[in-house]
Amino acid sequence: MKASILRSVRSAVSRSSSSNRLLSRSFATESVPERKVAVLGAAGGIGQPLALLMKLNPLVSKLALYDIAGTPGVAADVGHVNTRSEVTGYVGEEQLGKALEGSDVVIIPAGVPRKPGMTRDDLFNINAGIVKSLCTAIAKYCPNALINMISNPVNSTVPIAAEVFKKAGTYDEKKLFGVTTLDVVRAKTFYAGKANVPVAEVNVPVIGGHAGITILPLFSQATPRANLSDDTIVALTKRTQDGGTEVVEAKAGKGSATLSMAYAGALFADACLKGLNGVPDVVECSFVQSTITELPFFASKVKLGKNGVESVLDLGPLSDFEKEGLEKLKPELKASIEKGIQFANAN
Ligand SMILES: NC(=O)c1ccc[n+]([C@@H]2O[C@H](COP(=O)([O-])OP(=O)(O)OC[C@H]3O[C@@H](n4cnc5c(N)ncnc54)[C@H](O)[C@@H]3O)[C@@H](O)[C@H]2O)c1
Ligand SMILES: O=C(O)C[C@H](O)C(=O)O
Repeated sequence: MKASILRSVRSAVSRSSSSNRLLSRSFATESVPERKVAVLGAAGGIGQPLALLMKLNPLVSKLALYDIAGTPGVAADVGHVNTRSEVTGYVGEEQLGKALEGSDVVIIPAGVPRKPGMTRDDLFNINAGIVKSLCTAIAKYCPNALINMISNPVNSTVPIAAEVFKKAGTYDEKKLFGVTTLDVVRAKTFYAGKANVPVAEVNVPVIGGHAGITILPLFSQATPRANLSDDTIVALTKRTQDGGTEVVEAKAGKGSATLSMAYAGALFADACLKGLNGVPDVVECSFVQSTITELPFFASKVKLGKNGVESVLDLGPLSDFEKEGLEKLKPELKASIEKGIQFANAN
């Protein structure tokens, strides 16, 4: 019985494995395990398209959409899409517990986005409190869920979440993820353009954190391999690091990346669900508790399994340029992590 369930899961999952297929398949998957996904901040710029993409994911059986306002409308709208999951909207703090109960994966895009001229750290004062209160509720209502933290500054919000869970006695480092998938998505797109290779075949690990120079794409490990000049690699690295700012400036005060982030968030949540369902060899970059550098949290390739993080993979060989980038990012990343830890313990 178990083997046949696993076979069905594997075949359903492999049918939905590529990112394009994730967006287009809507077949019945009766033997795929029941999985509840909650999106907190579901009525926002990221939350709405992310809700739609999660509704298209055949691995999801229940989709809970929570926000402080606007979720009944989003849920009614997305709920009419004829795919597997049952959609429920929850609005206001008194409904947060119900939204979270029984969740396998909680995705958090709740909080304010940047405007031109701001850094992600400028969002700390508002978003740190939002993340702290949402994580307090997660510790109470779904302590075993995998957490996909999107809210910025990710370099600080992930440590805040860890401290909240530690205080509640529910912390499991295997279950807490900072979503850095958008950095990988950008690095792949920009590399494919310069290397003139099909973007669907491109792989580029991105390590470090999720802000400015803490984002370090490893183009020396990019595949398919291409003979790019040092100047091109420097420019690609800078464009990846500044990708968020490029969107913030283009939106000219109307927020930051929402559509590409929803896509990236849906890819990462799909990888988490595959891991939970026992699909082998699911590897994505993510900002997690880590011992591969001296920093307590670090983004790198992570193997996902039935309990979340199965293993944090080595960085692999770095070019001299990347080694230099790694040393340069550490002080900023360390300070952002410490800021999060201090906030969680002082408030
Ligand atoms: N990790 C990444 O790569 C990445 C990429 C893009 C954006 N972001 C971050 O994601 C966050 C959201 O961006 P957005 O463009 O969707 O913003 P948005 O303002 O459009 O949406 C945010 C939503 O959060 C909701 N919200 C606020 N407080 C809440 C609370 N206590 N509980 C539940 N919901 C709450 C708001 O009502 C709103 O609907 C920002 O912090 C942004 O910087 C991260
Ligand atoms: O840049 C931002 O503020 C949003 C996000 O972190 C991004 O990388 O697009």
